[in-house]
Amino acid sequence: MASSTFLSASSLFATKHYLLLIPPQASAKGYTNNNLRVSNSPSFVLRTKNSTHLQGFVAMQEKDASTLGDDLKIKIPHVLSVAGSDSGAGAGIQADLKACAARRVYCSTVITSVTAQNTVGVQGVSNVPEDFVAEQLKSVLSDMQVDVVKTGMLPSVGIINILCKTLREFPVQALVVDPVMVSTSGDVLAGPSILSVFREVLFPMADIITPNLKEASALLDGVQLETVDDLRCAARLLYDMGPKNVLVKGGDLPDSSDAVDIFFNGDNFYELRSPRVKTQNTHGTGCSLASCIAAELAKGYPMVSAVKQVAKRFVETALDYSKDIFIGNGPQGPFDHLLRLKRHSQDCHRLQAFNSSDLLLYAVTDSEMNKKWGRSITDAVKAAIEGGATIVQLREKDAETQDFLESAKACLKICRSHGVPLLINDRIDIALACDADGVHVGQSDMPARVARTLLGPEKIVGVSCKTPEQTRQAWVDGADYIGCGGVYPTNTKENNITVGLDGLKTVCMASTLPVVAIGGIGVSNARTVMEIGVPNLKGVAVVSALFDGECVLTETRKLHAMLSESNIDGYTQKLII
Ligand SMILES: Nc1ncnc2c1ncn2[C@@H]1O[C@H](COP(=O)(O)OP(=O)(O)O)[C@@H](O)[C@H]1O
Ligand SMILES: Cc1ncc(COP(=O)(O)O)c(N)n1
Ligand SMILES: [Mg+2]
Repeated sequence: MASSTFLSASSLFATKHYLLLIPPQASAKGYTNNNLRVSNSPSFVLRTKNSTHLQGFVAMQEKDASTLGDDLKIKIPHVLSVAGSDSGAGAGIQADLKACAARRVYCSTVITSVTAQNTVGVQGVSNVPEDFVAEQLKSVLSDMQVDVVKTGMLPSVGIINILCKTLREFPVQALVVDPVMVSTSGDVLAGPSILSVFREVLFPMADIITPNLKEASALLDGVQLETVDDLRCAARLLYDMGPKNVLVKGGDLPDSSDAVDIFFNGDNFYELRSPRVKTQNTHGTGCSLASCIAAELAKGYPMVSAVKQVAKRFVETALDYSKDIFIGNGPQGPFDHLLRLKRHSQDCHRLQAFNSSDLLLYAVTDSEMNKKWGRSITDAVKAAIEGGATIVQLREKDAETQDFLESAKACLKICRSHGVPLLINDRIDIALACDADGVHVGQSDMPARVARTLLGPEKIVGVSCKTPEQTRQAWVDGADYIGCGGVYPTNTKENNITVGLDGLKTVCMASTLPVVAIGGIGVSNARTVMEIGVPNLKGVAVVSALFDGECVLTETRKLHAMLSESNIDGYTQKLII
């Protein structure tokens, strides 16, 4: 087999340097070639030692593994979906394949049942014989390095028992169980006979179960679930059945303008709330959400981050993106996982992965301050997050590239484990190389438009703006948010023009994007800033108030308490303890 490769966006970027193809494990092993360094991100990022900006990136599609030494073979994150086929391809195996593809994870399939299904409902169901499900399971699991198994429609007790037995024989890193019972159209996909084997055999093996309202109710002997408090009680009761985590999905919660899910990990409840998208195209949301969780777990991300940071947002974004597409004449249309059907050109629509409530307490690190107080950047980030920072930006103006990359990777691990996004100031190359959540650029840095092109649609791009014109340009360029300041004078930026509260208000009013205020803000004035009365001012970005002191944790907690008291509305994902 010949190895085949392709250059991604080569026409745009491959102008100055030759591009080198090296698998990610090479960089994990510190591989270097001449003066090129390679990242371990899914794209293959190359930058030259002497330049400050990315020159190009490449992606390797296939590689003839037999030509590589064992240490250089590429291990692709792999989800096995054990589920039913939906002929309409909105839900089931077909949804799982598309969701995993969208999350760039390999997905193999074991089909448990074949349904004749469309946007009207389920017209027929033919279960696959149990021993043939067993044969499929063995084929895949005995050969293919599966990381995570995700289950959907498991239509019989026999099939569930076979699955559990096979998983004991071929253990995997995680098991995601979507206990599918009834389709959105109300048709039964697995009858009540499976309830006890779900509860007693499968759930205790699961890392997470993701029942919807009806399924949670059936599993709890028909208890009525009508409010968010009911979801919370249900999550606890289901947790007691043995899974490590529970996500009760409230997509069908009556009278709710938000789509609210409750996540419980045994210690904390998380209320995951997003605006309810007005659309009929919701067929397959549950399957896709569970697949997306499985995909992120297969990549190695922690559960809370997979659920809150990625899966919930992915479904919300895909629903919003496909709210007007028209496939089929029935009431339950499928949505478009790959966000392509409505796309007219590469740039006209993009994935909105950004949640503006993350701007509430925006911690910006400063290498000088960390040096002054004798703490590492990772200690600073950890303390800020524990104190309540909702987003972190690494602003390391003087750091050596290699040191910065190593710190960024370490900080990213901390941020991911807490579900807090990590942005990099200015250095697009570092953001790409460590797969950070995005970048923040100033007016004289890499233009936001170029940053967006390099980072792709899923990453966050923020831009510093002082004027309405700059905010309009940021929006045109595809930014997600605006940082406006300095609101007050500050030591961290010399010769920076202060815009004051009036300037901040003017920028907010001109901006269609959410805004975070920056510059000289701390406990003494944060409330005054937040109370200027503009709805798109979503938070404050702080350097000195958090990091220019003995205890980052205490300072962050103080500011967090103050901001939580101010009445900030909008999209919130609250941690309820
Ligand atoms: N109209 C909607 N707008 C936004 N999110 C939604 C909408 N409908 C469902 N969701 C979300 O999609 C996911 C699947 O939820 P749900 O529909 O309850 O499960 P299922 O598809 O298994 O019935 C949940 O995260 C839920 O909050
Ligand atoms: C084969 C199969 N598996 C799962 C579902 C549930 O999906 P939804 O709740 O969106 O109808 C389905 N309808 N069909
Ligand atoms: Mg649904």
